[in-house]
Formats: sequence, C-alpha cells, structure tokens
Amino acid sequence: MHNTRKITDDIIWVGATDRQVQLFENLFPLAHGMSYNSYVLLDEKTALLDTVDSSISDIYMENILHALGGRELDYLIIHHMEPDHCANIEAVLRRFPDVKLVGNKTTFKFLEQFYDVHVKDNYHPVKGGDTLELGKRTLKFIMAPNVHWPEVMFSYDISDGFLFSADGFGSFSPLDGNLFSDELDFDGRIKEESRRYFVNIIGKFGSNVLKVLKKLNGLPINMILPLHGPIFRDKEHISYMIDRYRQWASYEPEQESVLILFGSMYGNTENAVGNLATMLAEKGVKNLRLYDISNTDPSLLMSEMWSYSHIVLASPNYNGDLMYKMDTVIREALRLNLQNRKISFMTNATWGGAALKTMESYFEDPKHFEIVGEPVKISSSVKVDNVPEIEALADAIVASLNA
Ligand SMILES: Cc1cc2nc3c(=O)[nH]c(=O)nc-3n(C[C@H](O)[C@H](O)[C@H](O)COP(=O)(O)O)c2cc1C
Repeated sequence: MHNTRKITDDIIWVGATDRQVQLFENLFPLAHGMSYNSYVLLDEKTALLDTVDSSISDIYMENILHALGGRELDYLIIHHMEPDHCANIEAVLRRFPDVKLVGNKTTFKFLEQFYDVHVKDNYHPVKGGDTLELGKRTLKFIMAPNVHWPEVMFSYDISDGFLFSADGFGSFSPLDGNLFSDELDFDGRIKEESRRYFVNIIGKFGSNVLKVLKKLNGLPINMILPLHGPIFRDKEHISYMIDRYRQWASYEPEQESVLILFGSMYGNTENAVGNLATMLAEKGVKNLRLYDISNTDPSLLMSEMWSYSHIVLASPNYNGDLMYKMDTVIREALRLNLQNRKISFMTNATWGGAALKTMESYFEDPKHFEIVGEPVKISSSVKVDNVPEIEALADAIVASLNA
C-alpha cells in the first residue's frame, strides 16, 4: 500500500527509505538505511520532482498514483541525473507517456547515456533563471553545476520560498515517518550525518557550492527539500544548514580542537598518541578525538577532518613507507580538497623508512596547510625518553590553538 505524507496541502512527499542497503553508492556505511525523497506538486498543472532508487520502485509508483488522485502528470522535473534519483524515469514515462521532462541540456545527455529512452518530444529544456508556471506556484530554476554532478539544478518556489535542493542539504539518513528536521534529533544524528554526507558527496566541490549559495543570497528560504534525509522548515535549522554549507564549502574548520588519526599494528603508536592526547587534555584542550584509521570508516574520518582545525597524523613505517591505510586516508582527504588545516606528524620506526617524508610531502603547500611542531619519532615503543618531544608537540599545538 502507498505511504505518503503531506508537506503542505498541495505538496506531497512520495519517497521512501531503503532499510536493506548498507552502503550508499556501494561505499558509504549507512546505520539504518537511506531515504530517497520525491515530491508531487498539485496545482493547475501537476509536477513530480525527481524519481527514486530502483530499490523502492514498487511503493514509489503506488505513492505517485495515490498523490495524484487520478490526475495526469504534466511535468517530471529532473534536478539530478544520478541513478538513485532516476531509476524510475522510464516507469513514469510508461505510465504517463505525455509527461514533459524538465531538465537542462546535460540532464538529457545523461538520460540518454544511462537509459535506453528516446523521447525528445517530451523534453522541456530549461536554463538557469527560467521559470515554470504551475498555476498558483511558479518554480524558478537555479543551475547548481557540480553540487555533486555537472547537470544538477535546484528549483525555487517563488510564492512560498521553498527550495528543492537536489543532493544539496542531504544526509545519510532513513526517514521513519518524521520527515522534518524539527521532528528529529537535529543536534545529534542529523548534524553529524549532514556533515558526513556533505564532505563525502559534495565536499570536493566547495567553490561550486559557494557559487550556488551566492545565487540564493537574498532569497527568502522558508523550506529546504533535499533528495535525501530530512526536510528543513525550522528557521534556525535552515540558517544553521546554510551557514554550515558556507563554512564547509570554504574549508573552514567547524571547531578549534585536535583530531588525532593513527595507525598501529602492535599498539605502540597508539600508546604514543594516547600520551599526546592526555597531555593536550591536561593543557586544557577539549573535544579531542582519536581514531584508529584501520577500523574506522574513511567517510567518518573525512567528516571529522572537515570539522577540526588541528589534525595529528601518526603512522608506523610499513614496508619502507607509510602504512597504506594512512596513505589512503590522506590522499582521499586531499582529493576532496581538504585545506586550511594545521597538521602535525608522529612516526614509528623499528629500522627506518619514508613514512614521515611521504606524509610531509602531502602537506607541503603552505597556502593550504600549516605544519605545527616538530614531528615526534618513536623507535618501536614509547619510552620515558620520548616524553619531552611528545610534550613539545603538545605545547606547540596548544600555542597554535591559542594563537
Ligand atoms: C609488515 C610490517 C612491515 C614493517 N615495515 C617496517 C619498515 O619498513 N620500517 C620500520 O622501521 N618498521 C617496520 N615495521 C615495524 C613497525 O614500524 C612497528 O610495528 C612499529 O615500530 C611499532 O609500532 P606499532 O606497535 O604501533 O605497530 C613493520 C611492521 C610490519 C608488521
């Protein structure tokens, strides 16, 4: 049976949650599934805003038919051509052969590449700034290239200030009846999962995000309706999300504190960073976080790297170089364009290798990174003799935090 919920009298959520999926994009761990949002607008004309993933196709079609209540579908607006939002375009076309597909040139190019659909007569191409009159509501299209993929666009409902933001403002999150952030644990899970989603999905494209935020400047935004996770209608939540998007996209840290990422086979490097963390805590640093990179998902590490101002990287030498999981974490963060961070190093060698040199080489651009303190070098296990150099690093980090 259908399962829909009214957003307003004329906007109906017709999405669903896939609770069996464990990895989004077959990469990112999901705690309790993933929601795929889609919306039906009932006006003089009817519109469907995006479709959903193939995993929820069955209920999705029931939802659309129920929401339309026997009416025809005039428009399908395609904000993003990724398969988790487009897997049902062909099904919609089969059910409503005359529906107009609203998208831009790149949308239609990707549609033809992904699916064997040849329906040029159905295309309703739009550019940034174009509008679509539905009756009481008018949608204005805002191009948002690379706010994930190149074809992405947002639409803005002029009458009520509702922003349909594609993957923007999404999160790794199921929806369990409560659709709105003000019905959910906003300060806990939603904030955390919104950042993890932003960093891993959109984080690389900070400058594009900033361009779109500029286009939205001055527009009243009374509701944000993303394609994943909760809808934002609470004014404080809306401002929080827009402020965070500006901060994350500018690669500005969210907090002045220390994140410590370490690798360790036999516990000695862990012992060294544990001592560093205790010294930092004793010197007054709060909200320290320490992660073993071997058993923490990289998507969480990326999210934390976006949050913290200071990052300590600690790795043993391994086969003459950096432990490969540490190498992967650093390279992924740099691929996502992490910058504007203060970095410190710690290494452990039993006989020698290039671990430190390799880590230093990744952060040598002074425009993007500042190296804090002298690297701590452990020989196999931590000794009392190492205490002064660990303490010196803690002092340098504290001085940098207080600068
Ligand atoms: C497979 C393997 C390869 C290693 N390669 C090196 C190496 O190239 N150079 C080195 O100095 N130590 C090497 N080590 C020793 C580690 O650096 C050693 O585990 C470390 O000094 C102790 O830190 P841990 O207890 O945090 O693992 C290797 C260890 C393992 C298990």
